Amino acid sequence: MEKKKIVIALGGNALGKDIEEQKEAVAKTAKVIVDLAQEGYSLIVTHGNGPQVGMIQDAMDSLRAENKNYKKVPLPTCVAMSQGYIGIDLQNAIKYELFKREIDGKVSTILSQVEVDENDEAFENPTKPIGGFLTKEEALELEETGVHCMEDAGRGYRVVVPSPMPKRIRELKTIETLLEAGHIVITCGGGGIPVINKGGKLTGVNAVIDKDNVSSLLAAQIGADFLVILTAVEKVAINFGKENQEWLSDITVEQAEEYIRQDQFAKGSMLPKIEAALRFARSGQGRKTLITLLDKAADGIAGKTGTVIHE
Ligand SMILES: Nc1ncnc2c1ncn2[C@@H]1O[C@H](COP(=O)(O)OP(=O)(O)O)[C@@H](O)[C@H]1O
Ligand SMILES: NC(=O)OP(=O)(O)O
Repeated sequence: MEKKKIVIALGGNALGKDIEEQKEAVAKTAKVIVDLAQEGYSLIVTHGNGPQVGMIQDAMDSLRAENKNYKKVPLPTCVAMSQGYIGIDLQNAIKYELFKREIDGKVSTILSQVEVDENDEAFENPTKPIGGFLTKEEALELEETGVHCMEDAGRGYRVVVPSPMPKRIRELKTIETLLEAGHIVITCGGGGIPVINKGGKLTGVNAVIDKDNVSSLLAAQIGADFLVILTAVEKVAINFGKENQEWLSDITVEQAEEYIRQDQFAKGSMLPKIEAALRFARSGQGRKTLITLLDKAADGIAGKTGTVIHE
C-alpha cells in the first residue's frame, strides 16, 4: 500500500530565535519528524524564515555600511541563504535521530525556487514581517529611509516586505523523485526563493513568500493526504485572547470562511494559515489541514488535539 503523504510546515518555534537556539530546537523537531516517519508516513518538511532572513539581510547591510566594496545582497539571495543554513541544521538533526534509532533513513534538503506573478498586487503592498521586533520609534525611523514597517499581531513592529502568492514550485519533480526513493525531503524553506520567469530565465525578486501558502501549494501538487502546520498554539481560537475565547477542534471550510468574515484570525499570523488550509481543502477530496504545536503533532494526526480544517 502507498504510504500516506504529509507536508509538515514548521513555524518559528520549531527553529528557535538564533543560530544557537536553532541547534537545540531542531534536535527536538527531528524527534517529532522521525516519530512520524516511524509511523509509516512519507514526509515533506517546509519551514519559515521570517526572523532569519531579516537577520541575514541586516548582517549583509551592516557589512556593506562598513565596506563600500561589498555589493547589496538581494533579498531572494538572503532567502536562498536561509534555506541553506536552516535546511542543513534540520537535515543533520534528522539524520542523527535516525542514526540513534538505528534506522537506515535518507534525508535531503532541496533548495527551491518558486515562481510568482510579477504583477502580483503584493509588490505594491508589503505585508510579510521579517527580522526581529522593533519599537514604534525604531520603526518610524526606518520608515523615513524607505523601509516599510508594520505592527505584527500585537507583538511589536517589524520590517515588512512583499509576499506574493506562490504559483509554481520549480523543483517539484525532484521532490517527487526523492519522496518515491524514500527520502524525508526538506524543501520550500522560507516559502521558496521567489522568482519570476522571463522566457525561461528565472530571476529573483524582492519578496518573501509565506511558507504556509507554499506548503499548501506543495501539498496540493504532491497529492498529500494531510497538511500539518506546526506553530505556537495547540489550537486555533475564535475571540482569541479575549475573555470569551473558544478553542476550535474541527472546522469546515464554510465555518472557516465565516470566521474570516468576522475577522477572527490575525493578519500576518493565523489568517495565512487558515487561508492556506482552505486552498488545500479545495484542491481535492478529503484533504485536511491540522494546526497545532510541534509537541502535539502525532496526537493531532491521531485526531486527539489541534484544529482540523476540512471540506
Ligand atoms: N484566532 C487565533 N487563534 C490562535 N492563534 C492566533 C489567532 N490569531 C492570531 N493568533 C496568533 O498566531 C500565532 C501563530 O502565527 P505565527 O507566530 O506567525 O506563526 P509561525 O509559527 O508560523 O511563526 C499564534 O502564536 C497566536 O499568537
Ligand atoms: N517565509 C515565511 O513564511 O516565514 P515565517 O513563517 O517565519 O514568517
